[in-house]
Amino acid sequence: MGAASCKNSKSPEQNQENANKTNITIGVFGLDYAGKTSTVKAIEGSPTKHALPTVSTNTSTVPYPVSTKRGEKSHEPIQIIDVSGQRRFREDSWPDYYDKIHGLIFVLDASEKKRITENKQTLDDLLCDDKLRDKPILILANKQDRTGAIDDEKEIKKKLDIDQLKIKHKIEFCTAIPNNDKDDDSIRTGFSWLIRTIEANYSDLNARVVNNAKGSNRSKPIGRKNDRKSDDSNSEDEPPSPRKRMTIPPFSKTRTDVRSTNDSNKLPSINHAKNIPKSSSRDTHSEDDDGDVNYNARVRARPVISPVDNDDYSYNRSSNQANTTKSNTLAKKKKVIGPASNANKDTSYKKSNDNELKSYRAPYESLPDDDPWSSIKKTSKTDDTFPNLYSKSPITNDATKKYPSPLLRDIKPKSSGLTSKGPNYSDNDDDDDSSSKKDKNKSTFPPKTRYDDDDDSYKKISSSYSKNKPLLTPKKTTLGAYGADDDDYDKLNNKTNNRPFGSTPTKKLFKHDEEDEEESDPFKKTSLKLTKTVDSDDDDYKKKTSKSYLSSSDRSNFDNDYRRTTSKPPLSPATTSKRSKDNDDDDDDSPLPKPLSRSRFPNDNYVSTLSKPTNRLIADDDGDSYKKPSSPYSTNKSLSTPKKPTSSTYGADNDDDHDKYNTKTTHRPFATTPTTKKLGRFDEEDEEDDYDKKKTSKSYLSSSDRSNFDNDYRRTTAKPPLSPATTTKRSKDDDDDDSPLSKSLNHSRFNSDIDRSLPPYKSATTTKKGDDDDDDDDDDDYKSKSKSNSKPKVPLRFNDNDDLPSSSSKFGTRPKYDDDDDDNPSSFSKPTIRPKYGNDNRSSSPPRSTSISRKPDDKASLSSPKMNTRSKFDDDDYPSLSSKLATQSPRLPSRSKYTDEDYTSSSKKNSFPSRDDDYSGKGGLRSRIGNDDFDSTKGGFHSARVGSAATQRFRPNMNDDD
Ligand SMILES: Nc1nc2c(ncn2[C@@H]2O[C@H](COP(=O)(O)OP(=O)(O)OP(=O)(O)O)[C@@H](O)[C@H]2O)c(=O)[nH]1
Ligand SMILES: [Mg+2]
Repeated sequence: MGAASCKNSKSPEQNQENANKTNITIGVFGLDYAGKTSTVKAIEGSPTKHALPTVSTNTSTVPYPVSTKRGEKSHEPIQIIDVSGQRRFREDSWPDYYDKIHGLIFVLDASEKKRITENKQTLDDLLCDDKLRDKPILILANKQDRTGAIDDEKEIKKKLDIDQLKIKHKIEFCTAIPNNDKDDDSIRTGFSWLIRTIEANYSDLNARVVNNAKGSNRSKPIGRKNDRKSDDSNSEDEPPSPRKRMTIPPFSKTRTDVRSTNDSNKLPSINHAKNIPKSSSRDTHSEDDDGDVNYNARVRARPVISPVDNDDYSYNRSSNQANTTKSNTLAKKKKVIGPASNANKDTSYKKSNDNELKSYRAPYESLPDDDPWSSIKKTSKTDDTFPNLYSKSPITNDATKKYPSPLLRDIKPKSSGLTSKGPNYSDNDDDDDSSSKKDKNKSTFPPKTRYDDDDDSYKKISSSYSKNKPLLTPKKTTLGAYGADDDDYDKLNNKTNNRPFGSTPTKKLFKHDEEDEEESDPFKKTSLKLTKTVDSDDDDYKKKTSKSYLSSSDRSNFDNDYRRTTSKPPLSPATTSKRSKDNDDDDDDSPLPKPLSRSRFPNDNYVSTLSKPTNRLIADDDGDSYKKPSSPYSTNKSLSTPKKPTSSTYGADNDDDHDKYNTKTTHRPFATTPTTKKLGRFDEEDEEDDYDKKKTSKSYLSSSDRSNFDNDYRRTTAKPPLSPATTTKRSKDDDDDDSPLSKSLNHSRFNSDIDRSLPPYKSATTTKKGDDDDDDDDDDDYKSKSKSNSKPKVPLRFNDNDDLPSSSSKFGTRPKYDDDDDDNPSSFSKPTIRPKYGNDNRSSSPPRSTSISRKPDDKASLSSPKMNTRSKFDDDDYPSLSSKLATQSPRLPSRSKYTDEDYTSSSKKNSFPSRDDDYSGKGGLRSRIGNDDFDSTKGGFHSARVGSAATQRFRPNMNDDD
């Protein structure tokens, strides 16, 4: 902050004022998922388990108690820049902060040994950067609550290759998230050490910061191999060479200055220079010397600031501006939906700039003159400046709240000591403190998987947030995100699943975001519903859906501010499901399932790094995923009703259909649910259509439902009203793979769909078709559509006519097929399934008609019924078609559907013969299609045409065939 403020200040007065202040800026670095944000929260006095992945950076300010030389008490605002640990940010964004910070914190996940090398490399890059040279660094080996976490200082040093590190540093072993079983002072201890160390060298450090602020040089990006430089001070004098590569705008004053300014206003300014000499802090530093006495001496003897380092780097603001533009451009390029750049800017900025102290933040009491640090404890109570902080704390109930601010804890002489006081380095002040922290056993967090979160605490927090609505403020938002997220998620998932996104935001959406709430609510319900309804078998599905859904929404709504701008509809579950998959690009390194959390961020990185405070990226994928789901909704109008989403969800899934197709085996999570809902809805739609609802049976509705809903978004288009036959049973049938007939009918309906979606099949079909095959699916579809519309009545007929001789009598056989159709007199009932498979299309192929004619033999019983069917469908589906069509249409459906085994009985038999004789070519089709029904159909058809008056009455056009 100091840097930023200085940079911005133009008037001498301001400069003077700033000069009198001790504005310290700390950068928090580390790999993604290391716990940086969690650590910052802990420092702020509001630890949380639900930190969300950071996009770009989060900037917060913590009041730190200081005492001036005069004995004045004051709170010094310490700005903490929490950056995203994702690789992209490491490479592109981190360097922008190097010259703005007085010291840094490096957080690593000590439990994730697989990334230790990556940590080492990253740390190495930091330590080697000129801009960070000699800046004190606090290394936090986080996640000590997890089993397997490295808790030995020597080990960690060895692995990080910092045994010989001469830069002033301190290693602390900590648990950043709330730990019910024990208090972890290590973060406070470490932070306190860091601040004191900075203070001890403030003049030099700040000079560097200020000077660097004048001309922004770009450091080598993290992640690109830098040769570790020796600590040799000589290098200081060499100005870093500016890099030409694109940079993300360094954190601009707009973002930070305001805050700092405000903070400084609120907090009494301190003439830090006066404080520096303070023995106490010095003493503290001296402790550090354990390992590196010489180093300290050297540092003191030699100004940290390099004279050359100063200004004039002609690389600068103009370039910064250009960079800014670029970053915006990048943001636009990203798949981010909506005006990412602007949104980013505005929202993120807004949040990040929240100058006001958060209610949850604990105030720091000014310290006694003699020992400000230790005194904190005494004065820890609210300061006038922050009267309400405690009362407002959203996390009041949390055990962690006991310590409103980390610093307060710090007071405890030498708090616990996870900190490693390394021989070399470790500090000093805290040495006393070292209390063994590591009772991992006690830890609340059993060695969960990476993603596991404890929900309990979470809930508390979230709830508190929601009530307090801290989110309104920028920081709040962040917190809110943390807190809120998981709650919903957990509920949905019953806490069972691993939560890659751990921090998942779910709740926020609903609770915090009012805007989103409206949208999300219905979905929320839906999602919940889904989870419940879905078959247990589909656990995966549930997980994906629920999680993804929530997370995505969360992200969209909260984290990604800019994204939110877009009218992104609440994500459909289907969409969300992908989320998990998407993991980010960045995390290649991460051993774990990238879960996720990271995965989200990939794209976002470019989007405004700076602007956004917290962003959780929604992975690009998300955007994509959204699309799919959205379409279905739009078309289906599912959105209007809560359920819709659900149905849409189902529909969206291709798998769904597939499931149906394969039904027999798999559990069909969707089977039940969708149907019902759909029906209802469907009815309404149908009403609009010409169909006579009254007459239409339930089945009809259901079928339609499917066509509209189940069938993926593809069908987005207003699917022509399903042919009655088809529709009839659909609802019931979905599962009924067995019933041959009904299915066949269904085809007619779906053919159109299929054709669209599945071109390949078409070709095959068409090819096979003989002369007769006019039926190209395309045609059929077209026809069918037209028909469906034009001839709505047909279904009615059948419905009414269940008694029809042909169907009833003949269908004696049917019963077999019609499992579901009991209600439906005719086999027609089963409608649906085929459409997707495209196989159906073929069925429509006309050739059969021919075959039929040839083989009237086919079992009369079967044939007749089929005939009926056909007649029905022919008329309905293919009204326009000539006799050919009439014959053909019926068959197709049946085949595609029946392809399988189930109805081996009559249909198959019939089919085989027919193949040999007539349809050799077609037989191929059949075989593919697997529909034996075909033959029978023909026969049936034929006979029907020929003999059954009843049939004909349904099929006026049949004559042509003859
Ligand atoms: N068990 C355990 N989990 C932790 C600890 N610290 C953080 N976490 C969890 O680790 C995950 C990542 O934490 P964050 O604070 O978001 O990590 P980060 O370093 O900020 O990650 P990025 O912002 O993506 O760079 C979250 O789910 C935290 O709840 C810890 O000490 N113990
Ligand atoms: Mg973070």
